Amino acid sequence: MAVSGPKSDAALENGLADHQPGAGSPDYETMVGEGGETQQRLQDERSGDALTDNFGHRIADNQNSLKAGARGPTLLEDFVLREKIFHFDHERIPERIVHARGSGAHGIFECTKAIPDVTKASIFQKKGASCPVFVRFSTVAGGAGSVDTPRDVRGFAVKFYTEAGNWDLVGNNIPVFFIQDAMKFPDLIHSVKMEADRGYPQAASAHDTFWDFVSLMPESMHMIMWAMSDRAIPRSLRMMEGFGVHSFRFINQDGDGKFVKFHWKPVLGVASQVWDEAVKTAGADPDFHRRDLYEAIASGDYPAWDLGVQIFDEAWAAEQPYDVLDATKLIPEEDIPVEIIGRLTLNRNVDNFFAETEQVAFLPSNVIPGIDFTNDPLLQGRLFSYLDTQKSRLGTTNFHQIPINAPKCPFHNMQRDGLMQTLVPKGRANYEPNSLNEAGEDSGPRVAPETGFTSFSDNGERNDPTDKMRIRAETFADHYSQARMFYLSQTENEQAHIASAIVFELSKVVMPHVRLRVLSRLRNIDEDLAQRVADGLSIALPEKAPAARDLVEMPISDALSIQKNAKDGFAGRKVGILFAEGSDKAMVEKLKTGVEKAGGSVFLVAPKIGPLKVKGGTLEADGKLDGSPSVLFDAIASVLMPQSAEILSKQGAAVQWFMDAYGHCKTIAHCPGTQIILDKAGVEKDDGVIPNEMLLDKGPKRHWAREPKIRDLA
Ligand code: HEM
Repeated sequence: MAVSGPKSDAALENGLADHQPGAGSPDYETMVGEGGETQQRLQDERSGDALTDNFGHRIADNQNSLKAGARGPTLLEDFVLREKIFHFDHERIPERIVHARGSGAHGIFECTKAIPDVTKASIFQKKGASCPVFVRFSTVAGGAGSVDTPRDVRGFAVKFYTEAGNWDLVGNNIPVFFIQDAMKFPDLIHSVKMEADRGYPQAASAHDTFWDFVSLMPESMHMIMWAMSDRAIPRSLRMMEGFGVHSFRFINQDGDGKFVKFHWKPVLGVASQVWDEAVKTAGADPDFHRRDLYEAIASGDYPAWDLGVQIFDEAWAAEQPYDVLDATKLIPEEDIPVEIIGRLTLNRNVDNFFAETEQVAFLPSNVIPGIDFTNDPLLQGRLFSYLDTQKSRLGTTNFHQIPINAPKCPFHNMQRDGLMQTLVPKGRANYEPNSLNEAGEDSGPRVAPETGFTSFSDNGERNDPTDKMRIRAETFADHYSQARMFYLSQTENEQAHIASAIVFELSKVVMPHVRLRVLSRLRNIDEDLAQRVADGLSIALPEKAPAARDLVEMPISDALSIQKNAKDGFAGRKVGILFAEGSDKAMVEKLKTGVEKAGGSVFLVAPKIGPLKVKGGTLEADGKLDGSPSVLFDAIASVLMPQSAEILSKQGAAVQWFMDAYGHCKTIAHCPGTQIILDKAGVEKDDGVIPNEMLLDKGPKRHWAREPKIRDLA
């Protein structure tokens, strides 16, 4: 027999299931040892779940190492201690070179519209067809222990376990990328990660080397517009779009190819934080996004995205003022509408973060028949990089056998051995061709020319594969038209956020010539934007940078703005309600029930965490005021008696609670008693500062009209 892959879980098939930690909760008694240490011992050693070492030997004492006398030296023969420390010493593996910090979840993908005319991919043949998926969201620049809310691109990687093998759609929450050719990826990442000599800043693009590099790379200007926009500070992983970025290829039964761009559209809509809020959230809850995702799934509020596709052919592509093989360009939805063909629902948290989220290995080269690559030179480089890096990170070419990476369909081949081989291939057929069957032996698997993967031939299209050259196609040379389209498609408020973000980042850049070079590039995108940034830094505008191509004025695309497409309503939103001693319990409960009925969640905040006496009984908070700042909520409400409000008005945490919510343009619902704190916090009446009774009508939306009054945006 050749190697036979696990149907579901390799560990289970190898009989490890009975030895999984946490298999049962045994009855135990708690005792105190000689040295006062806690000893938890099985009550019934014959039937209980006994603690063992990794080779199955039962352990009698998990508190004390073996010593020569009670106060004597520890003995080398203590194999229990040695194994435990040895395993611990080697628990860490290299973190991902990029996208090190991530959060994952299991789910299901269902085809909602069959498209057999354009692709033979098995998952798109029948409406209702489904397959399990694993998704990992990530930040790019920070290390695994960094925070969730820096200004950064977010990874959006989906592994579909289809019946035709794994398909990995390894995308981002931004539809374009910084560079056009894989040759530049190591330089890009070196420049954005912490600087080589000093080891900082962590998880931040606001520093010299990043801006030095991108300002020398005019092709990155479109992506810079996105990275400086609110897209790079998402409110929640559940409220981000996802994009495959590259043009891929769909192939149908007849072998005809069409281009395809993949989109994920969140059912909750797209929403972002404001910069000051994101910075404060990093301190208040470094796991803000991870926790939000985990809690939503744990409570049955399953996040969902629609899978959309833009399908087009070579003739259409040839007419566009940009090259569809250029990953710094998007295709406006107004030109090729996004057609929805499926739904992804995340419905199960991981059981073990390391085994699943950390060990999952995505490979853009994992495609199934019906889906193929294009000549996008960035994609082509990625096809090599991910397979290569997994060997370095997971340590073995057998990383595909780790349960989270193994396909759920059978896999058979003649590959053998290697570090950590956990399968036990039988027989002699580890080569092909062979005729072992003629001697009555199993001769192993053979190729399937009809249903097997065949690559689409690009011949006859706009490239000439016969000439080898290191060259960037002329059709990649327009670096500014789409950057301008993106900027002009934003609302006034969103444009101000972009300008302010660039001012902030450049204020952290200490090399003056880099700031000037960025400004000279911005002039090619929009003169007004360049002037705003120059004014924000108080420097004179330099000359415009030369551009390789004349600008093509592209129509505004409303689909590119978050604010123009914002979803109102409470679904997926969290409301913080502040109460204190003496508060009206009925009012708190009315607000809570109303928000929950409307699909939102509520977090009760009070100065103390234990039960407080309130009008109508007692009430317990979910969080203490100084540990639950308002950045953690989408809207706030307060139910306070004047006496409590007066006491709180003298406390920084309470005043800051309202000041931040106001500054972050959130809805503030309050009772008359709260007025004294609102005055202290400088909260002025406006459309979003309302009596508690209006909270359900107004909802948790942001009140952007407030922003120019409270913040000096660039
Ligand atoms: C030539 C360009 C690129 C190269 C060489 C590259 C390389 C890498 C590498 C080495 C990793 C770490 C993988 C691991 O250790 O598991 C990674 C992760 C990732 N990359 Fe790229 N990348 C490139 C461009 C892109 C682009 C354009 C996108 C988006 C379309 C992207 C999305 C991701 C995502 C989402 C992850 C995280 C996967 C996970 O969650 O485990 N990368 N990339």
